[in-house]
Amino acid sequence: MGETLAMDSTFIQPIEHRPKLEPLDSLDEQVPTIDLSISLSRTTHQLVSEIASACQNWGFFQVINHGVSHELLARVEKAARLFFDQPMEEKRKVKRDAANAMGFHDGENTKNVRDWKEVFDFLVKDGTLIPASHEPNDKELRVLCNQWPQYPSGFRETCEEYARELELLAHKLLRLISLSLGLAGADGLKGYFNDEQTSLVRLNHYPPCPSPDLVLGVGRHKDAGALTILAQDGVGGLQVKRKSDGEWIPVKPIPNAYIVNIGDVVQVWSNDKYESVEHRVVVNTEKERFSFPFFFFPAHHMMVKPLEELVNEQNPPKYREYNFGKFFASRNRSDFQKQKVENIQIDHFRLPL
Ligand SMILES: O=C(O)CCC(=O)C(=O)O
Ligand SMILES: [Fe+2]
Repeated sequence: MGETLAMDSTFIQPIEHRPKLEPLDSLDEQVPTIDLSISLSRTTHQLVSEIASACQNWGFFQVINHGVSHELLARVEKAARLFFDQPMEEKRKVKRDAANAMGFHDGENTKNVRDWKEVFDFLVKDGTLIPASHEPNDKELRVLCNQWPQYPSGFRETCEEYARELELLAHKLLRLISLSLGLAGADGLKGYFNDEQTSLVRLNHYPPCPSPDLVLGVGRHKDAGALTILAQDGVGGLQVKRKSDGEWIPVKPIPNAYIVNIGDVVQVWSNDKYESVEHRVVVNTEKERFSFPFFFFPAHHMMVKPLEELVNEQNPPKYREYNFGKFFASRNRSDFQKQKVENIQIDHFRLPL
């Protein structure tokens, strides 16, 4: 295996956030699995109602028969394995820095504790614009560009093909979620994800860890975008905070399924009908793990607020509007340097009752 992380105190979680590493109880409740195929015996109406209950009860679900090629996913996994298996010196050639947030990175913090992982990020639309800083009055934009490694060969083509396929699945899910919210037009939200969308794909590599009881692969967090669509390998480690009691529930690997979760943008659009749910990743001493999230993010200039169609006198808006690009920029800032404050949350925009 290539050179990876070395344990030190920056990875250590505060006691209250350390994982319990009990064996997985096979009778444990699971996030729902939804079959996206439509047939004579299974109508769109039935599918939409399954989506509605999964979004309300869990904020997470798995999908099968989603239309993404299994062969393509296998190619992405192989490319990721070969890339991360290289010496650090090679990976650093496409290292992310303050000027370019895309590429390889192994120093990400979630809530000020370092994650036990290495990542490779790329944009769905290369050359995406984002605000240069999180400062509200700074109107400057900067261009984010992808950087691609020389090795393994075909890495870039595989990644680009994957992004295109996942974008199609994201639109399919966005339509289903729109219908499940009772929006009049299934395509009403499509315009937020135009050619200026800030969506990105991340390749996550979680190396085996000598102290999985003290660290997390990704600390507890909520995803900032509209939806996240994640492929995980067979190792397992993702845990979701169950809404009913706050218990951490492992998401069982299902070969070729995708895990879908509601992000902060859909929580705000739906005026809290659907919530963005906390999740985290535990690691283990034996096996490295790979996962590939597709983060479906609006264009930087889009303003996010509860949808007009979903608010009325009985259900007044719970949030004031915010700019997606500035939210994104504030979140990303905390990845580069340890912040003394917790990073930005949609609660900052919550209106008093
Ligand atoms: O690796 C996983 O299972 C989840 C990763 C995750 O939550 C994230 O990157 O936002
Ligand atoms: Fe996440």
